[in-house]
Amino acid sequence: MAAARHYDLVIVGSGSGNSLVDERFDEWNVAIVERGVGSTGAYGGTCLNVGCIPTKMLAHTADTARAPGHGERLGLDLELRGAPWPAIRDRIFGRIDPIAAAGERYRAQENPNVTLYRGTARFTGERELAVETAEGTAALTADRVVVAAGSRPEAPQVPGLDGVGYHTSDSVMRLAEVPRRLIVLGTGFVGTELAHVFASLGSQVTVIGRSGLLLRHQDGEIARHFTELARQQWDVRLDRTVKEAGRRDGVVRLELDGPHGAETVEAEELLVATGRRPNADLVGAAAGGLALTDDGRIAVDATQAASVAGVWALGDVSSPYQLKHVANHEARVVQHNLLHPERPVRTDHRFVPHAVFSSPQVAAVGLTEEEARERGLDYTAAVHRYADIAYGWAMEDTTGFAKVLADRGTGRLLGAHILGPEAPTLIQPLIQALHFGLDPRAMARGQYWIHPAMPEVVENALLKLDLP
Ligand SMILES: Cc1cc2nc3c(=O)[nH]c(=O)nc-3n(C[C@H](O)[C@H](O)[C@H](O)COP(=O)(O)OP(=O)(O)OC[C@H]3O[C@@H](n4cnc5c(N)ncnc54)[C@H](O)[C@@H]3O)c2cc1C
Ligand SMILES: NC(=O)c1ccc[n+]([C@@H]2O[C@H](COP(=O)([O-])OP(=O)(O)OC[C@H]3O[C@@H](n4cnc5c(N)ncnc54)[C@H](O)[C@@H]3O)[C@@H](O)[C@H]2O)c1
Repeated sequence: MAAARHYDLVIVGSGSGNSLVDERFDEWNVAIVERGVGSTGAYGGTCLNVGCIPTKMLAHTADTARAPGHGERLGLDLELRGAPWPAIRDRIFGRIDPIAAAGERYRAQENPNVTLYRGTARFTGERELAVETAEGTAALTADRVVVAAGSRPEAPQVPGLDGVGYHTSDSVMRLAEVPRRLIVLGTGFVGTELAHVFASLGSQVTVIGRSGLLLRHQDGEIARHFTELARQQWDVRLDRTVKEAGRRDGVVRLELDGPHGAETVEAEELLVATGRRPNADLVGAAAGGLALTDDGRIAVDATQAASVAGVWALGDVSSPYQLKHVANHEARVVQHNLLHPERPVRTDHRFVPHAVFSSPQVAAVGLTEEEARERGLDYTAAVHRYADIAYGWAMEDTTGFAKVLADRGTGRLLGAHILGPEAPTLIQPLIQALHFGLDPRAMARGQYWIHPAMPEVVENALLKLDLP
């Protein structure tokens, strides 16, 4: 290995880590290390290449493919005449791949103060790294290191699983064709979003879960309604344990055990969506002297500083949230703290919202009713259905609702949960209310709500809160 090259700053990971370096770092000597994500080894991290962006481009396509099914209740006679997968896939990656390539080119060729290493970085000591590249191993030392190494899909230990050629979110969106049948193992964000995508574009989808509910970490009322609606679209098998996996004659078989005893499910393809593991191990965090949390993340304080001076971590490698808006927020905190170490700022994780772009859509912020109860809070909850607002009549929606929770003592909102069309958009005023401490009564009555628009479902839920 050649002598170590020294940098002012080394960044491991080009997802949210890529956004750190702007013109304020022009005088810094910076290295960015990226090993590549997905089957193309792309630059730019998970969200752009194999995460948020392609899944949402697919989810919107899937929503549109399902529109004819909704037409009947509006008196329309619609038909989906085709969903040519190669064209859909290539439209999406035809847009994403050039963005990733341009991002890489920009860092590699247009930033004179930045050196891009394409390879896997591993700590060899405090602020010391070895990078395995195609050209050999490079040794780097730095005054400061930012670990923004993300997470990767993790599959369960099931006999035979490794031999079946299963997919994860890293590969399934680039399949050559939509499989006739698809098994989705896992009932969280990835499983429910991609079940919606493939079911809407022509696959017969079987979803398998360990527990009794899909999206079981959501508010109980949301998870129960979502599960009921999912059963109308997919073959949903819950409370199941996968005993064994195999592939014969091009067909994947999973042997399950569940409430009805042993059963076998079959499909041409299997998507494993059972969670993501932080890449702290891959980056050799322990060799770098970095303390880890019990669940394997790099431990950081409220300023995103890790346990070794001069090392910061952000995003999925250190965050319990595994969400892009959280990674981006943490990146802005790290960026400030690199530039202004004398007056560090802290990350705000008080009200982290999330949304699931499945069928139906789900969005939430703050406490679930179960969490409010567990904390012994004196709370009040109110639900308003889309069916009971004018725009809900326009859509003939029969299943969507907004639920809000507030503390009776303080009058403050505790949480909000929406299931139904445009839930990720409708939740935004409630995120704002939580962040800025808006009184729900003032929020409901102190402003205009456009009539007859969908946010009236939020207005009416707020008005129903039983507050003094
Ligand atoms: C299918 C899917 C859909 C998603 N949808 C959403 C969504 O709708 N909304 C949302 O908020 N979040 C979503 N997420 C989560 C979101 O993508 C992540 O939270 C976010 O991308 C994390 O950003 P990051 O910068 O921490 O990590 P990443 O973007 O993963 O970046 C880490 C980078 O580090 C590189 N790397 C790792 N180890 C090393 C190493 N040792 N050496 C060199 N390079 C290394 C990786 O190759 C990667 O490019 C989704 C995730 C998935 C999988
Ligand atoms: N819209 C979004 O914001 C979005 C979309 C996709 C992913 N993400 C992020 O990516 C993360 C990873 O997504 P994910 O769906 O892989 O994880 P997840 O944690 O949401 O869901 C994993 C599911 O797999 C199940 N599971 C775990 N081990 C299992 C086993 N051995 N057998 C059967 N089931 C098992 C879990 O019970 C859970 O239902 C999410 O936590 C989320 O933060 C976000």
